[in-house]
Amino acid sequence: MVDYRTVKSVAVLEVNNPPVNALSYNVRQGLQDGIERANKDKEIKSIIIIGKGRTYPAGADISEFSKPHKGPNLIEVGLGIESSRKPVISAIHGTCLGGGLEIALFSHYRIALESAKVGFPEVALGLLPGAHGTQRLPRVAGMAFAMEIITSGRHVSAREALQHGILDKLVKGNLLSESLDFAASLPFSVPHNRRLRNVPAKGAENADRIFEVALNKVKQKQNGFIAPINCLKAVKAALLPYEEGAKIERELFMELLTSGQAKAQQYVFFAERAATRWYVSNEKNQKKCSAVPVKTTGVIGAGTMGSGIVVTLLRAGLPVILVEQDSQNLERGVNMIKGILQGSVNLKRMTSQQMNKCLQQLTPAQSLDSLHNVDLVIEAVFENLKLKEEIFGKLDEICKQQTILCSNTSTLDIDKIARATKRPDKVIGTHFFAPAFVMPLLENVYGTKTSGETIATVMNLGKTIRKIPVLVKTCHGFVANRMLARYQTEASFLLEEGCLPHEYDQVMEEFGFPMGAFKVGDLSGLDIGYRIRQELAKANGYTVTTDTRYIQGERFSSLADKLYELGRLGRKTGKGWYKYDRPGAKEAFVDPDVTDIILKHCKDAGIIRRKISTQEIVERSMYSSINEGFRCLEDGVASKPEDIDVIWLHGFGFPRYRGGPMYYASTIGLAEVYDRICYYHKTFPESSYWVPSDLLRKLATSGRNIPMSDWSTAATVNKSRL
Ligand SMILES: CC/C=C\CC(=O)SCCNC(=O)CCNC(=O)[C@H](O)C(C)(C)COP(=O)(O)OP(=O)(O)OC[C@H]1O[C@@H](n2cnc3c(N)ncnc32)[C@H](O)[C@@H]1OP(=O)(O)O
Repeated sequence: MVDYRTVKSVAVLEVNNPPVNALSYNVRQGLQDGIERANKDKEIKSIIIIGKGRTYPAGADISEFSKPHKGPNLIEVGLGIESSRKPVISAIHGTCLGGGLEIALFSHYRIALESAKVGFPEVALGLLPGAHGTQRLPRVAGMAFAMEIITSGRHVSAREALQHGILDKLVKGNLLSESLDFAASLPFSVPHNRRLRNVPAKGAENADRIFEVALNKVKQKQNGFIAPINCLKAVKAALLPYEEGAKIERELFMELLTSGQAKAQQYVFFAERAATRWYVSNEKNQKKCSAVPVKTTGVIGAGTMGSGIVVTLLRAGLPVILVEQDSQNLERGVNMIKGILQGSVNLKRMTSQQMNKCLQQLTPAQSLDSLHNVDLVIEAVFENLKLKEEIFGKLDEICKQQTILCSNTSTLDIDKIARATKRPDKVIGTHFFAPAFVMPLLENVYGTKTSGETIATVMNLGKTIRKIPVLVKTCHGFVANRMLARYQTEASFLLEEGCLPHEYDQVMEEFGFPMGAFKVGDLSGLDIGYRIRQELAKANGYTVTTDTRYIQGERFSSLADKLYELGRLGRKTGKGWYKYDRPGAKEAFVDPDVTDIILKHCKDAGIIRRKISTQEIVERSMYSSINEGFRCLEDGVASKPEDIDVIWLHGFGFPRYRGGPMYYASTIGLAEVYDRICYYHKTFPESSYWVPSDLLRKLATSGRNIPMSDWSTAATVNKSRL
């Protein structure tokens, strides 16, 4: 894991632990042994630590955090490096992160390729840099920079790291030979100030103010997370004598390590990577199927969704033909695209040149015929099956044989859309989340006949356009909206039973969602839900009015429709579940008119309102969704719980520190979740979604704590084997 070799009077310790040279037990042991050996060897004058392959160590081995500790810890290894009598140089390329950067900061010198990046991403894992990183970074880069880097976890370019004193030298070309030359230029002994423990933290004079500013920022941007706060406290402790600061860092680190948040965030790290791996059958899976290249694209529909998708494709360097029949709508769409890109320029996320390059790749058009030669088309028109079938039928005629046809439908059956073509193997759902140029999730939806090649292509496209692609099977609403429907329905029933919109939203925001369901409703527009309900009614042969209380025997709340009919469409009309200063304003205010509407609605329906506890709000919102999540696993619509969690994290802003709804259920305990679902089923028999999922029942009553990795297989085995 660490290869030891000598080049003249230099010992080279090369870390060899692919893919990212994580600091696993064997690596730590190898580094410790290598430093000792080099110090004992009279011929050796200096030591270089370098990574083999793509990177310098990118941090501790995250998979070891949940296992019993083995071998020297990172601090012991680091202290061994620092106390080495012979100069130690870290030679950095790739991503020098977390424990990797700590090893570099224990080293006496740091030299890097210009393309390298450094950073402390521990905060994303619910941790802090616990091998003295919080004590050492402020000593080279100052309190303010250290606080910013450690709480944001951002990767810093080598050039910026050099400016802040984290690196001593940037080099081009061959890193090892440059490092050997650098080593040859050093004195034989280690100067006092090259051991960072001997150097005071920079910026001590303003530390209190820097801390307060950073704390306020963290509370605003990372509300609910414990790690960033402990990160700040640990950095502040760097003002104390080294040993005292390190002791405080240890205490704060241990507090995080054993917290539920860190475990959840580490689960998310692996879940996000697992979600990009897909398996449908022995023939259709990631290992066997290859993507076809996508060099040209088309988008149909220049509304908000279509325009957002266009921006996403353009930003990834893909040329796009945007088709919209109506010239005014087309012009509006193109202006929206320009506006979004200009916004990115204003926020310094891209340069004007990059924006112009994107716009050069955009071809507005009014006819589907212009799509005859593109590799992939994404349809993003109004959610209407007939319309989509018509478009796909035409595309099938117009587009070249190899073109992949994608629909951005959020609910409709992909098989039905595919049947409108003679190429069902090339039809797939690519469900973006609004706003499409911001939300990271891409829910890819395969139909019965979708080929493995088509799946591989859109999963690959997801990565190309910097989204997190998750694959699910077609059904009404797929995974995201099928589960969300439960969540939203329960929210509307809770309003009827006793909550007000702001009371509900406050509870769910305290749970960790960035916005409660009613604020989200106002943001998306109440007309969207209204139209979906009307379409569903039409498709299923019933009618919905503001007096409807039951649909086909199921409880229904018409409150949202009442607001719609009053012209309260949300933010865009300045009135929805809340009121706003003006149409389009963001700040929501409680509206007594809405309270009156709700109270009248309840009175007319003979509903006696009651006080609803926080626990009930959270349970009914989350457990109804979780029950549906287990049904998705049971039906094979979702292939693993991680996929569901990633969908909620990146599609709906589920709090990362709770892992996702399925992980959250595992932390509560499936037996407890199942019991409560049974209770709500008994209490609300007129909502059939409270019938407990068979899979959940099996798992919860098995008498064993079945790990999440076995939940999907449990869906197909009988209870006696659980
Ligand atoms: C006392 C405590 C001391 C220290 C604390 C720490 O050091 S915590 C760890 C800090 N480091 C990180 O958080 C880095 C995590 N990794 C990344 O951000 C990315 O992997 C990286 C290095 C930027 C590379 O990204 P890329 O997109 O190229 O690869 P990918 O993320 O798909 O990773 C490839 C496979 O490597 C696995 N992996 C990555 N980092 C680690 C790690 N630190 N520990 C264990 N495993 C790691 C990752 O899961 C991928 O595996 P695969 O099986 O292929 O999905």
